Amino acid sequence: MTAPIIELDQLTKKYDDQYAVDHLSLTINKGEIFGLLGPNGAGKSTTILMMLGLSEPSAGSVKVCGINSTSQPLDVKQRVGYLPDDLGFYDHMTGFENLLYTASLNGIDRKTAEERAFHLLEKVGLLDAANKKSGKYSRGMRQRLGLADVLIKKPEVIILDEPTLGIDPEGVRELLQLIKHLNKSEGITVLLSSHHLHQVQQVCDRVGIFVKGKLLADGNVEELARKLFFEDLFVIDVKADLINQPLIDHINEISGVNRVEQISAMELAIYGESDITAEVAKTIIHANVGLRYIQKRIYGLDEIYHRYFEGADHSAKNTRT
Ligand SMILES: Nc1ncnc2c1ncn2[C@@H]1O[C@H](COP(=O)(O)OP(=O)(O)OP(=O)(O)O)[C@@H](O)[C@H]1O
Repeated sequence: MTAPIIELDQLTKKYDDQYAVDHLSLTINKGEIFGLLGPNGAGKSTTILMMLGLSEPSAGSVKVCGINSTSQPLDVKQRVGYLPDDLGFYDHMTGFENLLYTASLNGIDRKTAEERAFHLLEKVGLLDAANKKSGKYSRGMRQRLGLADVLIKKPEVIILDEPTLGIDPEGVRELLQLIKHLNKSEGITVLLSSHHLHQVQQVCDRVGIFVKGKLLADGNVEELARKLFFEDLFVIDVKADLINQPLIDHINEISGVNRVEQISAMELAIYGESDITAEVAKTIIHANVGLRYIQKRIYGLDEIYHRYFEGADHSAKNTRT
């Protein structure tokens, strides 16, 4: 059963006559890792601030854990952990002390705070650095400490704004694995804002593509590909010994094939609305033509993202839902 945990209904933020967030409706379910993906200025941070009750909507509503963020921001704050892109720590204090300080701000008693801080430092791989001053932590270590920091109050939802910014590839991999692990082991819902396509693709169950304050599409990567590339969802690349017109005609007759493009004397690209790989292979073999290579092209988030951003308005109009 899916239960909504973040609910945006026609959420809008207008600065002067410009929409930062434009009538945004979106539901994120409990236990999901949702990626809010968009370029600079798309409205991701403004949306997050409204979810946290730190910015007042011009219109529409936002609920987190069933609570209206605008009218009850403190209740939302208790249940939501927010990691901004650059969380400040007290550099003269150790990682452990910083966590205890956050715990005290959240009204957690000292004994519980110490237990949780140790447990979390272990979880994020910082136990060895627990007594090191946070000012001496690397960027990756600070982000891991940031995760421990948002988790100390046992939130139901964590919101991470560009969590991997400035971290080296190995650190990114570790941080993303950690987020995925926390999501699975603790059942925490994660909202991750990013413009790193590949990273989002690795961890998110669902992604929303956000441009100029509007959500252009949401879904898992396969669903997004289907919405965007519905005419030619499947592309099969073929290399064969003898490509002639009769063979192309045969391939064109296969149900599900939209068109066949001859790339060179031995190469074809076949566009279809269903997975026609097996039928194409059979047809070539039946025609007694040597099949050298056949491969289905998979659309990744990269293609999806660029296709949206190359012509956002055009793509939005052509999107089939
Ligand atoms: N306080 C403000 N006053 C006026 N305009 C603002 C304010 N905050 C944000 N904006 C505008 O709202 C739009 C959305 O900004 P926002 O910071 O939400 O985007 P973003 O997707 O988070 O971008 P980034 O990835 O760069 O953080 C931008 O055009 C920005 O200039």
